[in-house]
Amino acid sequence: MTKTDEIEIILNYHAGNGQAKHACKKVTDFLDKTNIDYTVHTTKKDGDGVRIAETLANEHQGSKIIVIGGDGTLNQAVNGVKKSNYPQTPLGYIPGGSGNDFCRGIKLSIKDPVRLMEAILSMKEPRTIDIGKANNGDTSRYFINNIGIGFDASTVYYTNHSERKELLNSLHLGTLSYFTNLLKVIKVQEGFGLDVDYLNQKKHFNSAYIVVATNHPYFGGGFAIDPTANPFNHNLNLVIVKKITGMTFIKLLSKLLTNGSHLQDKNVWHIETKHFRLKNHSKQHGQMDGEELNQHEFDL
Ligand SMILES: Nc1ncnc2c1ncn2[C@@H]1O[C@H](COP(=O)(O)OP(=O)(O)OP(=O)(O)O)[C@@H](O)[C@H]1O
Repeated sequence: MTKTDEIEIILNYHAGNGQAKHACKKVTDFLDKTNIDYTVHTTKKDGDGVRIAETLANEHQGSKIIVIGGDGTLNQAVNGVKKSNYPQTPLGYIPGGSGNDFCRGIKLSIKDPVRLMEAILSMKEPRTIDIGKANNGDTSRYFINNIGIGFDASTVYYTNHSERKELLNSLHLGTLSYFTNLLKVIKVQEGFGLDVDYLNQKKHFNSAYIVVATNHPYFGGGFAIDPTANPFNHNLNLVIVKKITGMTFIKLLSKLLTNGSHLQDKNVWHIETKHFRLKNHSKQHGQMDGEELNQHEFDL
């Protein structure tokens, strides 16, 4: 770290119900103590993460850009950098969200924000990590974790709109919040028609239920939907679960929660590749990195 380096922090102080704010305070106290210049750019509303990251990448190439927030804030910062004139700009990340699936997925072992800041400052070269890119019509967006249609996206929808989310997050029970809404979605989510194009092949599902394209194993704050996904192997994994009910679903869920053997279940279809196309035939909820994509007939 030379004296000329500056730190530009993108902070979502709402993330993790205050955890990001708390992490940022620890980091800035450390930077003050060590006489390192920094600026904190707080997001004021949804979408600010994109705008701030794009501006910083365009105007502060000599600085280190660090994101403090949850997966949604990191997603926005990545998309901001990708829109900028310098799409290869590295980002530092200090997790402060409620789910934090990305840091779980890349097996980030350091938890303390100050130790993470020290590690970022001492890195000579950035570490390269895969991200996914989803095209829908003429828009495209990058994702760090996963993109889902149907069941998991409905769970994200109900979790975000649940009155108990903030209470459970404040008790550090974000995963429980997701889990209780998951039980609600089991009652309401129907199967839907889905076409998948991959490796010059086509596959049709009459009744798809869970559809997740994932960069690493986790979604929903720690559920390993695909334990074999690897964010360093330059592939994306696709998991499709057919509509199942009652005990068949409970058995599959218990496999997912215990040993990951759900991937071998006859109701689960799974591939790992670089490109695929997904088209659903009735309006379904979508999610990208835990953020709602609203209901659409997606063609991704
Ligand atoms: N000042 C703000 N007021 C309200 N919402 C904001 C503000 N700044 C950012 N946001 C939005 O907060 C949402 C949640 O952010 P984020 O995903 O980082 O936190 P989280 O949901 O607690 O974490 P995780 O996704 O890891 O569970 C994002 O959609 C982001 O756009």
